[in-house]
Parts: sequence; C-alpha cells; structure tokens
Amino acid sequence: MTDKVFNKTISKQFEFDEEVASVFDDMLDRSVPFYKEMQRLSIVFANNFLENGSRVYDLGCSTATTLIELSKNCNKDLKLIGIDNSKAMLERANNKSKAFGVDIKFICNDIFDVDLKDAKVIFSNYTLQFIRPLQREKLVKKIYDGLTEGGVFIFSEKLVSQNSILNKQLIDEYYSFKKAQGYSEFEISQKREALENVLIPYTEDENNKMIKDAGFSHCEMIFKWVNFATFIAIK
Ligand SMILES: Nc1ncnc2c1ncn2[C@@H]1O[C@H](C[S@+](CC[C@H]([NH3+])C(=O)[O-])CC(=O)[O-])[C@@H](O)[C@H]1O
Ligand SMILES: O=C(O)C(=O)Cc1ccccc1
Repeated sequence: MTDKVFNKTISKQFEFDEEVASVFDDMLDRSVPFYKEMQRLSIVFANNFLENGSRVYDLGCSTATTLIELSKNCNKDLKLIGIDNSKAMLERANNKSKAFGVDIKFICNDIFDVDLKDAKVIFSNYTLQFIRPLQREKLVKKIYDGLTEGGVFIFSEKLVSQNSILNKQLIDEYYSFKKAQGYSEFEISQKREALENVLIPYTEDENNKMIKDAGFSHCEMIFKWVNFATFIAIK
C-alpha cells in the first residue's frame, strides 16, 4: 500500500501505529535511501559470521523484512528472533513470515525488557535513533553483553553532521531524494515536524564512541549515503 500518512494535517508526534504499519514497507522503501542495498549488505556481512545453530536477533524488526531476507539468503540452520514493541508491526511480520515459510520467534516488547543471550549476530537497522540518548548507550552495552565472543552488531542510523552548513546541505539532499520518491513538500515538512524529538540522530563520532565505550573491539562503516549509514561492530 502507498504511504500517504503525512498527506493530511497531522498534529501528533510520529508513532509506529496501525496506520504507519499498514504502509510501512512502502514508507521505508521510499524514505530510506538505498534501503534494499543496505539490507543486502547487512545480510552479506552477517553471513560471514553465521554458523549452523547461530542465534540472530533483529531489534526493531518492524515487518521482519531483514530476518526473512536473511533466511532466504542463508543455507544454515538459524534461530531467528524479532523484537518490536509495535503490535501492528508484528502482526504484519507474523503474516509475512508465515507466507514465506520462515520460522521466526517474535517478541512484542520494549527492547530493554527482553533478554538477549548467546547471539552471533544482532541487527538493529534504523532503530537506535528512536531510543533516547543515555538509554541508547545502556542499550548498546546490553547488546554487547548479549553477543558471543566474536559476535557482531550490525546497525544503521540516520546521522547528523557537526558542521552546521554541511548538515543543512545533507538534509536538503535528503529532501530532494524524498521528492524524487514522490513525496510532496507538504508531506516532507509534516513528517519532519512529527519526527522532531522522536528521531534523535547522532554524529558518526558519537556512534563510534558509544560502540567503543560499550566494549566492542572494532567498528567499521560498511555503507553511507549522505546522512544515512550502516556499521558493523565486532565483540
Ligand atoms: N524501544 C523499542 N522497543 C522495541 N521496538 C522499538 C522500540 N523503539 C522503536 N521500536 C521499533 O523500531 C522500528 C523502527 S523501524 C526499523 C526498520 C527495520 N529494522 C527494517 O530494517 O526494516 C525504522 C524506521 O521506521 O525508521 C519500529 O518498528 C518501532 O516499532
Ligand atoms: O522519512 C524520514 O523523514 C526519515 O527520516 C526516515 C524515516 C523512515 C521511516 C520512518 C521514520 C523515519
């Protein structure tokens, strides 16, 4: 279904509710530059670390696209766990995984309240940005603790630049991308307002510091387009 959520006047903050969930795959495809390529790379790099029996979590799995794609592109026997606190998202995730014949355990809860253990790979694409600073640092420590030695955390984030001139130019280029994807100026500005104080991006340096402070031995950026980036961190 086509995303028309911000085509009408909206006064509330952005939420992953029933309306957003019903158009979410289209929203992500048209709002996250190179979403499919970022996802393909996440899966390629995850595969380098996975073995038969490995446990994989996706934190903020939304409609389970990543775990379903991983399962289609991996011939190992994996334990897949998808976590999201939006019931509406997990309903779609359940239907999609059944339709694709992929066995995924879904947990509808806040990431903070779920036990993460013995994971070879933890994904969290475009989800940390919705977790309040300080809490975010605590969550990354929890992710580190949930990984096995040599396990990896693969995550994607919208970034902010320390340079205010360049930051404005990055945002302008992103809005040009959204326009080219068919979103109107009105939809773009409505969504920007709704995301204010909800999506809080870090700089590249802040992300690297957060990862290092949690104890990870190495962090590498594997993809970047303007202000959108994907990282892999090794425990
Ligand atoms: N505290 C939380 N606990 C659990 N879930 C949460 C929390 N906060 C937000 N979420 C969930 O995180 C997801 C973020 S979307 C991820 C896309 C996906 N990774 C993808 O690659 O397709 C990214 C985006 O919309 O920009 C939503 O489904 C929220 O319900
Ligand atoms: O659409 C935007 O303006 C974004 O910043 C990316 C995004 C994509 C999907 C949900 C929330 C934010």
